[in-house]
Amino acid sequence: MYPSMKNDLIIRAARGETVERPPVWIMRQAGRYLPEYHKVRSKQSFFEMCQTPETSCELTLQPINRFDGLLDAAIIFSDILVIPQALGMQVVMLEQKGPHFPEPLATPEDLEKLEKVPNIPAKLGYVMDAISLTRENLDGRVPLLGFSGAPWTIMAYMIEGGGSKTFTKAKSWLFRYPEASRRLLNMVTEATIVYLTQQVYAGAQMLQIFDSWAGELSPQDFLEFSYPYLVRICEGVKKELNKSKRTVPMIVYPKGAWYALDKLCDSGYDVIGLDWTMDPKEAVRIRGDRRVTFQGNLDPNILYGGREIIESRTKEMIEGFKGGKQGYIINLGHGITPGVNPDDVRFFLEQCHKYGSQT
Ligand SMILES: Cc1c2[nH]c(c1CCC(=O)O)Cc1[nH]c(c(CCC(=O)O)c1C)Cc1[nH]c(c(CCC(=O)O)c1C)Cc1[nH]c(c(CCC(=O)O)c1C)C2
Repeated sequence: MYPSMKNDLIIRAARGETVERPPVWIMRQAGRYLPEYHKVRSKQSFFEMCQTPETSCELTLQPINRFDGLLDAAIIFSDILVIPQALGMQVVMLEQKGPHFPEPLATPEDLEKLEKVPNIPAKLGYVMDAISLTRENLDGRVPLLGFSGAPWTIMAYMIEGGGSKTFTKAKSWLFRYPEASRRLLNMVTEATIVYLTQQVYAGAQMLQIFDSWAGELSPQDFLEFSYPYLVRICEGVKKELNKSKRTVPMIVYPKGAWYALDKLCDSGYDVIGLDWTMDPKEAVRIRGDRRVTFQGNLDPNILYGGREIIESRTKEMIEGFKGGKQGYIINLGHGITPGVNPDDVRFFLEQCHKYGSQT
């Protein structure tokens, strides 16, 4: 049994209940903009940090402790690329450069090298241990989110071998090898369902699926190569959890897929994460009376603009989401970036509390 919850605002908001103010958390809130992160990072490699439950727990708690009382959720410190690792691929994190796969997938024959049905508890047990330890140490202050990457986004990394500007290799697969692409997407989907379910058994109270590269696809290709797998994950996780009479709210964050918002409102996800290319009022109009909560969507670069614009844009955003007391979770439209001043983050969070309580 874990400590009882002192703040469950985000869970209630995700379920569509009317709340006293919209909850707030920040994608990538534990990370490189925090000096205390760099202190830990200087002693360990990135994946060593992920693989050490005590370190993962410490990093998860850093923003919660620093911004005490201002954040309404914690997200477990890990990375979406642990799934390719579980499928048998090598991934390293290069200093200043980001993730790197020494041997990315080049042709459909390479799928034979992957572990088709990986033993997730054996390969990623350290994530579950980190989640359990963090739930205990959070002491009920805020709910703990688990997460994974969406199949298309994970596939893109496995083929590109790292970040990309054009996604030429990954998209070539979709068009040249649609059958093999579907096989790969299915493999990632099934591993992800097991992984997310295990995270909940370990103590995760909410789940987010990051489709960070959804917007690289055309509307047609998103509907063919991303959406069905997102739906399958939502259904698969909920069905498995239902066997032990559990439910957790699920968030999908399909960055750049504003064109699919109407369809996503019927996808089964409780929450849809929006990036800053979507006007809040337009999103609310498209949703109509469907019971879906929105999350987002301030441009992370506003945090570089000084206090005046941080305040005015935060206020406008909350008003755009109808004042935010129902169907809304405040966040940025993408992850916070390494150069942001943590004091400006505090100021942003204070504005979220101020205008969220007022409107
Ligand atoms: C949820 C999460 C992620 N990564 C990290 C976390 C946990 C920390 C938190 O959110 O508080 C730590 C996390 N992951 C990483 C870091 C920096 C590592 C370092 O110190 O060198 C941290 C703190 C490394 C990483 N890992 C990844 C990148 C992006 C590379 C690219 O542009 O293609 C990078 C830079 C892949 C990745 N990882 C993640 C995504 C989805 C979110 C997003 O779009 O930003 C993606 C695309 C998700």
